[in-house]
Amino acid sequence: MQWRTERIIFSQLFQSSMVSVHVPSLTFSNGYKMPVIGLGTWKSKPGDVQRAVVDAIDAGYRHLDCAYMYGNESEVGEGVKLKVQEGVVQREDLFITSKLWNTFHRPDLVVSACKKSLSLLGLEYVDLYLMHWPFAFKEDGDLIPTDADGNIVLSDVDYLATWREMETCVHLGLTHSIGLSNFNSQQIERLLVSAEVKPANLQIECNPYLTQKKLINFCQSRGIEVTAYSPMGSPDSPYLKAGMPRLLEDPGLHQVAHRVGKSVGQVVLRYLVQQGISAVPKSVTKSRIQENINIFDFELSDADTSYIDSFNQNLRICHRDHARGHKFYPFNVEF
Ligand SMILES: NC(=O)C1=CN([C@@H]2O[C@H](COP(=O)(O)OP(=O)(O)OC[C@H]3O[C@@H](n4cnc5c(N)ncnc54)[C@H](OP(=O)(O)O)[C@@H]3O)[C@@H](O)[C@H]2O)C=CC1
Ligand SMILES: O=C1CO[C@H](CO)[C@@H](O)[C@@H]1O
Repeated sequence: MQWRTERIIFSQLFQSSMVSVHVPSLTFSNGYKMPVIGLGTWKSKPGDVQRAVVDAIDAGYRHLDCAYMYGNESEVGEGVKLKVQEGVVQREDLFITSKLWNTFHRPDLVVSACKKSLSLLGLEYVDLYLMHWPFAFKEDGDLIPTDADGNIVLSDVDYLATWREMETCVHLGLTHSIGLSNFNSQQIERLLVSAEVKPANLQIECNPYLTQKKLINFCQSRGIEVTAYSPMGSPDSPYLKAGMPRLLEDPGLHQVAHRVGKSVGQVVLRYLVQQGISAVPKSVTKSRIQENINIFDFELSDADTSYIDSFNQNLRICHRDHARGHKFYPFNVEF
């Protein structure tokens, strides 16, 4: 018992000594703050993600990016619970995001979907609840409902009706803030006209191969903070096709990384946060989890930033082509 207590005390001392990194935050228009680096959890196997969350919190992460669709929210919640029980963090130190999946857009399903994620995560509230996509899928069935020919079965629920129930989630105290993911500027503009609670955040695919300058400027001009998903180019994505360029292998990024004495991943993340946006790199590897948050001891020069800007090729990996025919498919317009 004594050994166990000593071991816990030692581990807490060791952990707190590891948290030397100060992570800046973005402030939402409603006053809540989101740390600019968060841990992504898509594709993190349930058996790996609890350890990844523990390693991330030990490394100084206070922001976790989750979604019902990722099928691992209960294991993420286990990791959080462990660190809270150990006294390393308190719930209110953490910024936790979840997302409403496409099969729950029908207004009567939204609040219960949010409560389901809360129950899986073991939380009383999330900090941010995002509408994962603007288009909806057939309700109440598989997360990816398909017909006999293997085509996705879509639903025509309007995201404005869904948003009203996202607002209810705020009023019920289930989430501090609500936001959007994978929406284009026209869809956001349409939503802003009638929204009673404004979207605090837009989460979009963003990295040096898909710089999203116009959409970022659009959001920032309307007081919406932006989060970059797939910042590393999602090298483990099922949607990455043979022949597509691999961001982390880019020779120009290697050149900058070599010159500034950082890894390519760190350069990419620094490039993103220097634009006033946040990023949610996914990793289940302890050394990379640590690496990805240690980006606050160097700066990229304007020349480096412009050089990296020039790598843009509007390369979208997470384009969800199967919904291209939906009236709310977001990627048929420039931004
Ligand atoms: N809103 C949305 O629609 C979407 C949201 N997301 C969110 O964004 C997160 C991140 O995006 P994701 O698509 O997962 O991809 P990322 O761009 O974060 O890439 C993840 C991959 O990069 C590897 N990696 C991480 N850090 C490094 C590093 N420093 N050096 C080398 N390799 C590294 C990881 O390996 P390993 O794990 O083996 O260490 C993993 O294979 C998701 O996990 C999810 O939370 C993602 C897609 C869509
Ligand atoms: O976050 C994401 C990753 O997983 C989902 C399902 O494959 C994507 O659609 C989504 O945008």
